[in-house]
Amino acid sequence: MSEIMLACHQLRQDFSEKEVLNNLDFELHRGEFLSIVGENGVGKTTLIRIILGQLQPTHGQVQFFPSRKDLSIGYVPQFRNLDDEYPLSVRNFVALNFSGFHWPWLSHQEHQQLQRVLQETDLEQLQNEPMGRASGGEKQRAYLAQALTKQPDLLILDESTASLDPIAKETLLKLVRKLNQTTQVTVIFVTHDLPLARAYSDHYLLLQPQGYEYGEIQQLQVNDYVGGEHHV
Ligand SMILES: Nc1ncnc2c1ncn2[C@@H]1O[C@H](COP(=O)(O)OP(=O)(O)OP(=O)(O)O)[C@@H](O)[C@H]1O
Repeated sequence: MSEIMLACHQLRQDFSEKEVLNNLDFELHRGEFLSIVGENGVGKTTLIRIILGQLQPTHGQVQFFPSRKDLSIGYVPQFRNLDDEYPLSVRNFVALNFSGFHWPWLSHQEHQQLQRVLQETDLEQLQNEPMGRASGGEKQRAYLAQALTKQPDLLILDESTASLDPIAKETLLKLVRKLNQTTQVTVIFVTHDLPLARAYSDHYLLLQPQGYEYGEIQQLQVNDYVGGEHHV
């Protein structure tokens, strides 16, 4: 097994009305593709916020190897549509993730990096089209491309395929899996879509109201999961 990228030790989060994560212990290895699943409200987003350092857990800790400051994390949010009249081209939208201060003047290195991520996300042909007119799947690939501009070691897809049509979901996940296999970027995919998780992940972390399960993706049983939008 490859080296550990992060380890969660005895994580628990208490909110006024609720306790989530139930002393969660798990390790994420470099190059792994992990799906985090579980019904609404079990703490998936809370866990991601803790990993991103936005939330200090009530109990336990996340340890990064070699350290958090040596780790670049890319984040792809849930799909949100943009106005049809959104003025930026796909290319300039992706470029927003470079140092905003100098935009639109990119360094030579940033230009090369931008071309690379547009190619990796199959957006090269569309780069001069207005972002507002792109399809849902193309827009979401542009969000993925933004996250890739920072050459992340860890890519977090936070329900990024929700509200995409089945073909766009598959296209996005195929791309991410290909990147995972070719560049060894580690992936955390938060989803309610079990068939998609099964098709593309190595491991799963199932959060439940009273506990959790971690295992190889083939071991994920649909009966274990009482979820919102899942389908098989
Ligand atoms: N800042 C907060 N203050 C109080 N309660 C919170 C806060 N953040 C989350 N919660 C509660 O903690 C629980 C877990 O929330 P979280 O968003 O992590 O769940 P989730 O598994 O991501 O759900 P979903 O699948 O609906 O996105 C929920 O009951 C939520 O209302």
